[in-house]
Amino acid sequence: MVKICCIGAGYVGGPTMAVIAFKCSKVVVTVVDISSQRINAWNSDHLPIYEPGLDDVVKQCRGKNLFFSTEVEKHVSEADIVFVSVNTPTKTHGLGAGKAADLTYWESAARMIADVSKSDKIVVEKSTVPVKTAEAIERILTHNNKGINFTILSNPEFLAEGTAIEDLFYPDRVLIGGRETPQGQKAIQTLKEVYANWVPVEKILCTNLWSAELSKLAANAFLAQRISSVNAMSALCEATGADVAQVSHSIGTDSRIGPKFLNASVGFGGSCFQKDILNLVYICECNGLTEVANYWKQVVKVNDYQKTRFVNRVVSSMFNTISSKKIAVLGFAFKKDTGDTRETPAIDVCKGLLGDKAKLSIYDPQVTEDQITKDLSMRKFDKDHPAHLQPASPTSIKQVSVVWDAYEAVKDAHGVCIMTEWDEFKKLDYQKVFDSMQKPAFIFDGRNVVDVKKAREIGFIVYSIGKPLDPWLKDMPAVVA
Ligand SMILES: NC(=O)C1=CN([C@@H]2O[C@H](COP(=O)(O)OP(=O)(O)OC[C@H]3O[C@@H](n4cnc5c(N)ncnc54)[C@H](O)[C@@H]3O)[C@@H](O)[C@H]2O)C=CC1
Ligand SMILES: O=C(O)[C@H]1O[C@H](OP(=O)(O)OP(=O)(O)OC[C@H]2O[C@@H](n3ccc(=O)[nH]c3=O)[C@H](O)[C@@H]2O)[C@H](O)[C@@H](O)[C@@H]1O
Repeated sequence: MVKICCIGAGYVGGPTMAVIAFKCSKVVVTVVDISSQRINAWNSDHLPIYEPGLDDVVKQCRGKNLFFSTEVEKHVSEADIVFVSVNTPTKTHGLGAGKAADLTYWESAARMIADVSKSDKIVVEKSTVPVKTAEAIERILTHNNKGINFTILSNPEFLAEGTAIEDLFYPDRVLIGGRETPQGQKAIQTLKEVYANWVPVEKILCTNLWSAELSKLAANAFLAQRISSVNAMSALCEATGADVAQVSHSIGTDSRIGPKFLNASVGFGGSCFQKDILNLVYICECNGLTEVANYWKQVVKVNDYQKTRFVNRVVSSMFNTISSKKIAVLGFAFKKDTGDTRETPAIDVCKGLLGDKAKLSIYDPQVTEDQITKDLSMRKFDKDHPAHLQPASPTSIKQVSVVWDAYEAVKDAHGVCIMTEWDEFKKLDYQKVFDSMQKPAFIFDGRNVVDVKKAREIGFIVYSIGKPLDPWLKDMPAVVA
C-alpha cells in the first residue's frame, strides 16, 4: 500500500487528497495541518471549506483510506510520498516585500520532513512556488544527510475554487516535473501511477522541474491577463456604447481566442492570481527582465484600476457623495460557490465606499460576519497566512452591518452593489427590491448578473460593467482622479 501524507489541509490539500483517496482505494492518504481547528472541521460534519460535491467524496473515504490529523511528524515519517500544500503568500516585509513569495511555511515544512524522516521519500511541491524553489528545497532536505534519499517533484495544482471536485475528477491535464535523472524519472513514474487511476495517461504531462514550476505561474498569469484584457475593453465599451458581452462573444468565437475567461467584472480576486503574478514580476526583475516584469505588472494594475473605476462610478452617480447613505453590498466571496474571500474585489470596493463614508449592509450566502469584519480590518496580503497568525477577534466597523438576507440588505438603501455572481442574485424579485429602496434607486452591477433592460423598466438607474451607459450616468466622469 502506498502511503501519502499531505502537509496543509486547506483549499488545495483537502480536496486534492480527498479525490486521490476516493479514486485510489489502494492508497492511504493522511492530511495533516498545524491548525487543530481546521483538522477538527475536516473530521466533522461541517467541513472547513464550502465546495460543491466535496462532502460526498470526503464522507465516502474518511476513516477508510482518508484521514485528517494534527500529528504532522508521525504521518510524515511514515509516508512514501509527502505532498506539501502550505501557504505561499506574498511577502509583507523585507526583501521583495509586496511581490516575492513568502516561503516561510514551505521552508519549515521541508526542515521538519528532513528532521523526522527515517526512510526514502518523494516530496511533492503542490503549493505554487517560484521557479527554482525545488533547488532550495533539495538543499534543505539534504542538509543533515542521514543517508535518506529525497526526490523532489513539482506537481502544481490547477483546480479552481467552486469547481474543485469537477476539476480534480476531469482535469485538463496533470503536470509532473522532476529531475532528468534515473531517480527523478522513477519518482515521476510513481506519482504518474497514482493519477493514472482516473486520469487518462495522455493528460499526464511530464516535464523537467523548472518547466513545471514556471508553467503554474504562467498559467495563472495568462488567465488573469485575459480578465484584465476584457476589463480594459469594458472601460472602452462604456466610453463608446459598445457592449462588452457582445464583444466577448464576438472575439471568443474565434477558435484561436476561445470563449472562456472573457467575462468582464469588477476585477479578479482569489488568493492566487495577484500573488502569483507579483511573484512572476519579482522573478523577472531578479533576472534583469524589466520589460517583461512591467508587462505582467500591468495585469494587476488594470485589475486595481477596475475596482477604483467601480467605486468612482458609485460615488459620482450618487451626486458625488455617498456620505451616510446606505449601500447594500450583495456578495462578498471572490466568486460564486465558495466562501473564500481572499483578495476578493469586494474588500477593495467596500473600503473605497467606506472611505467616502457610506454605510454598508453586506450579504453573502457563504461568508460570516466575523470573516467580513476581519477582511475589512486586515492589511493587504495578511490574509493568506495560516489562520493562527491572523487577528483573533476583529473589532467591528461602525459603518458596516452584515445581514443574512438580500432583501434585508437592500431595505432603505440608496444603492445596491453586486460583488459576487451568486445565482440567487439573478433570481431576486427586483420589483420588491426597488419598492423597498430610497429613490432614485441605483444598481451597480459588478458581475453583469442583472437584466439591465428589465431593471431600467422597473425604474432603477443601472450601471453594469462594460454595458451601454444609463443616460443618467453618461456625463458623469468614469474615473475621478
Ligand atoms: N486555493 C486555490 O484554489 C489554489 C491554491 N494553490 C496553491 O496551493 C497552496 C495552498 O493554498 P490553499 O490550500 O489555498 O491555502 P490554505 O491557506 O487554504 O491552506 C494551507 C494550509 O497549510 C497549513 N500550514 C501552513 N504551514 C504548515 C506547516 N508547517 N505544517 C502543517 N500545516 C501547515 C495552514 O494551517 C493551512 O491550513 C498555495 O501555494 C496556493 O498558491 C494552487 C492552486 C489552487
Ligand atoms: O492557482 C490557483 O489558485 C487557481 O486560480 C484560479 O482559480 P480560482 O482563483 O479559484 O478561480 P477562477 O475561476 O479562476 O476566478 C478567479 C477570479 O477571476 C474572476 N473572473 C474569472 C473569469 C472571468 O471570465 N472573469 C472574472 O472576473 C472570478 O470572478 C474570480 O474573482 C485558476 O482558474 C485555477 O486554474 C488555479 O489553480
